[in-house]
Amino acid sequence: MPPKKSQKLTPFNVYIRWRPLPEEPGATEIQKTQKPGDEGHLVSLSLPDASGSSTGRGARSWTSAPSFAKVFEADDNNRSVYDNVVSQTFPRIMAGKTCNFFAYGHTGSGKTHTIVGYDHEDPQQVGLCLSAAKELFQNIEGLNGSAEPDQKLAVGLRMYEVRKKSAFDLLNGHTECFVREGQDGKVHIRGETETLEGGKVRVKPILVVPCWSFEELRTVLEKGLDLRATGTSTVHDKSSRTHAVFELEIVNKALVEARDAVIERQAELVPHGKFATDVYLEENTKAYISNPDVRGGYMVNPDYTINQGRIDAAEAIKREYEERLELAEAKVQEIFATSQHPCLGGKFVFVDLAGSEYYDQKSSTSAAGSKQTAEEKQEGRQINSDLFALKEVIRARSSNQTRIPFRSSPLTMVLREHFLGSEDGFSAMILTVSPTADQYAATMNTVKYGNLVAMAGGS
Ligand SMILES: Nc1ncnc2c1ncn2[C@@H]1O[C@H](COP(=O)(O)OP(=O)(O)OP(=O)(O)O)[C@@H](O)[C@H]1O
Repeated sequence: MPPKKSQKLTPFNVYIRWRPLPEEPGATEIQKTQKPGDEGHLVSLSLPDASGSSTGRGARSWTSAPSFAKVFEADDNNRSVYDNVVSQTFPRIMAGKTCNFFAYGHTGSGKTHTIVGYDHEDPQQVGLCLSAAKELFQNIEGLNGSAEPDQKLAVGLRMYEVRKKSAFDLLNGHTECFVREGQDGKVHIRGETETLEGGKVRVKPILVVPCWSFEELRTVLEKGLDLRATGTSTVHDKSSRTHAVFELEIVNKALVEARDAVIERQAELVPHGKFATDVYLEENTKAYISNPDVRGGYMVNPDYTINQGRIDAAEAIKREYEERLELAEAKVQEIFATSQHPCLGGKFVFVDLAGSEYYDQKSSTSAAGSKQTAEEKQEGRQINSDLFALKEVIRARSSNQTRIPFRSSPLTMVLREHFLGSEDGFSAMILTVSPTADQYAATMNTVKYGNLVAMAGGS
């Protein structure tokens, strides 16, 4: 069903999705109502007291601001969520923009069901990420008809989990990668340093797997998903403690090769950069000698003259390799500038955020309770600070602040390029919530966070 005309589309929309009541004996439902308004939908939640009274002393209730773009009920399937939330963003993707979609909710509330789905055969139940991939392939197949082989479009898939301060590459054996800001001001997610022949040093970024058909992408994605679950008996507990990121980018062979060349040129530069620094330090170490009687404790060595020629020669070689890297980077830019398809680089980013049970807006401790181990508590604090940072980034962007606090957490650092790429794009958060009475606190926690995000996002 296409979205209704009245549905608003602001730069950051927040949706609510109720999951069905689990078929457990004795499961009771909270009372919930929603009211559409000009500014958005408001929701009211209430939990009657033990006597069943909604007004008694033990009863609880809360009403949100009119901040939600739409509320999906338990009988709305994944197709309906896709049609209303994701499909409308295709013109932006096909114009080369980035659109971000976050799912946030308590463990078991339906985040993974929404983002990837558990039934990949049923078009009504397949998750948003695979539905988007399918529609992407339908769009690019038409454009590929007469294109030159290296201009043919494909979908590049990257998927990784962010846990504490690291990212784990789901398309590369769950390799641990580090999230760092480079000298170029960009955020890089790279694995361990590999030393290659000739002293070359390579740090591989998170893998992008170019897929040339929907079936290929689905197979690659499913293999990656298997890694998410490996080695844990309590998959839900574990998956709830990570943020899983799925990126689908429109690429072509020329772009993939040009980006690989940048990695290769970076690897070549490392030993020459190191050699130039070593030569400079060596010459300067010889040129000064220790003397405790002079100010600063060092004086010029009268027996040594700095070999400036040696320093300059090492610097010249380093500069040569820097220029090779600059050329490789310029090639990537040129591919975008000369592409016959403006959709090149268009990107969907789907994020299955860590469980809302970890977020406690009032304290720096986790809301998941005292049963946690010390490690889990530490993870909980990190998740809490990630989610707080995400809200602050959304707030800063929507109020056009010049300084956006991306550096506040590893999650916002990895999302930086996507947020920056989504100028003229679109971002949305889907709050997945359970109607069961014993999940009332968790549901409230999720909806309150989403309410803050919606208000911060200006929707
Ligand atoms: N809207 C829904 N419709 C039908 N089934 C749902 C829905 N939401 C969740 N479920 C079912 O509930 C179960 C738990 O959902 P899911 O694994 O998506 O939760 P989650 O929020 O990702 O949990 P975790 O954070 O622990 O990974 C799954 O079996 C899923 O199919």
